[in-house]
Amino acid sequence: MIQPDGVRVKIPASTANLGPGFDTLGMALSLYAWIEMKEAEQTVFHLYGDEMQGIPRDKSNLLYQVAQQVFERAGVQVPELEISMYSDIPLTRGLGSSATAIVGALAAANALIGSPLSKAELFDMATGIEDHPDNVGASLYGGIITAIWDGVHAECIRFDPPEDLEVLVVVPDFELQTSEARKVLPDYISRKDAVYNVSRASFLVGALASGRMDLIGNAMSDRLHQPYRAPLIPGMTRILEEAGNHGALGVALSGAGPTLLALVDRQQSRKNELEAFLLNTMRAEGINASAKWLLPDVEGVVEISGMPSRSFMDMVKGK
Ligand SMILES: Nc1ncnc2c1ncn2[C@@H]1O[C@H](COP(=O)(O)OP(=O)(O)O)[C@@H](O)[C@H]1O
Ligand SMILES: N[C@@H](CCOP(=O)(O)O)C(=O)O
Repeated sequence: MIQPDGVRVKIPASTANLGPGFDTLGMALSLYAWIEMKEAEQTVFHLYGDEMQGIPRDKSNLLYQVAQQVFERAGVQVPELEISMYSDIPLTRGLGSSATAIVGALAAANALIGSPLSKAELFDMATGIEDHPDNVGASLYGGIITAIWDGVHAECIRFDPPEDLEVLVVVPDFELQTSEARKVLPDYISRKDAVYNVSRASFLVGALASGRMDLIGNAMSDRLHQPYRAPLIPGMTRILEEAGNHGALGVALSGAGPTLLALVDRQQSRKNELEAFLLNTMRAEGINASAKWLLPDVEGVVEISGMPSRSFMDMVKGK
């Protein structure tokens, strides 16, 4: 029942909220991590790449802990594991690295023992661990997801992003833990602000699902989390206010930040201008940042089969 050669999965990064859809909307992105998981005599980790620095290499590691939850739920014992991971996803920057690790560990552990758990069960487990469904739903299902979570079960509707949608992310060179960026949020907001957000989030889903990219701009504003998080990210307020004048369809904080995200029509020609505006605005505030042009990922987590003879890193380099 346990796959003798182990299993390999590829998991996309994600951006959560898309402005008004706090803890609800997510989109998978073409930036990836890879995990290999095998049964072993003794637990060992091989963590590759700059983004894996500082990640624990013992049984306290999130990947190991999450895998054990799968085995427990399935009633199977696999106490010792050999786990390899490589990631291009920056840690603690608002691109869902923790969700990627959780979804990757759930999918790999489930595949290792013959896939007894359904995707819906993995989604419930992932949301329980992460505590909000937006990033994990996007990394699990790909595309754009709109999700609900009642504390036990998560449900989502997934749809394909508009065909010409392209995504610019500007990643500042400082970290912001999601837990810290949640502490600054108020427990209560006014009815006026609640209506503001419900209307924008609903409108944004409608615009994205029906391919109306011209309507995205007005729909991406938010009063639930971004105004409270803006003081943590120098340059953010100006970028949110002015990116539309430089070719962005819409702009938002990516997840809990500090990364900023602009949605762009792939057919338009002001990409250099937009990238320069975002980078220069941050630089003027003393923040170095790097820009990445990404596409939505539409597959979500996938198992890579049929290559046990290739080394893990050869597989990653072959992408
Ligand atoms: N591959 C991994 N293995 C173990 N822990 C990880 C891994 N990737 C991320 N994490 C954990 O998730 C944290 C980052 O999560 P978070 O603050 O939510 O930021 P984000 O998910 O936006 O990158 C890291 O500090 C680390 O504790
Ligand atoms: N809805 C969450 C999303 C956190 O995303 P991350 O990528 O920053 O972990 C929030 O806004 O707190």
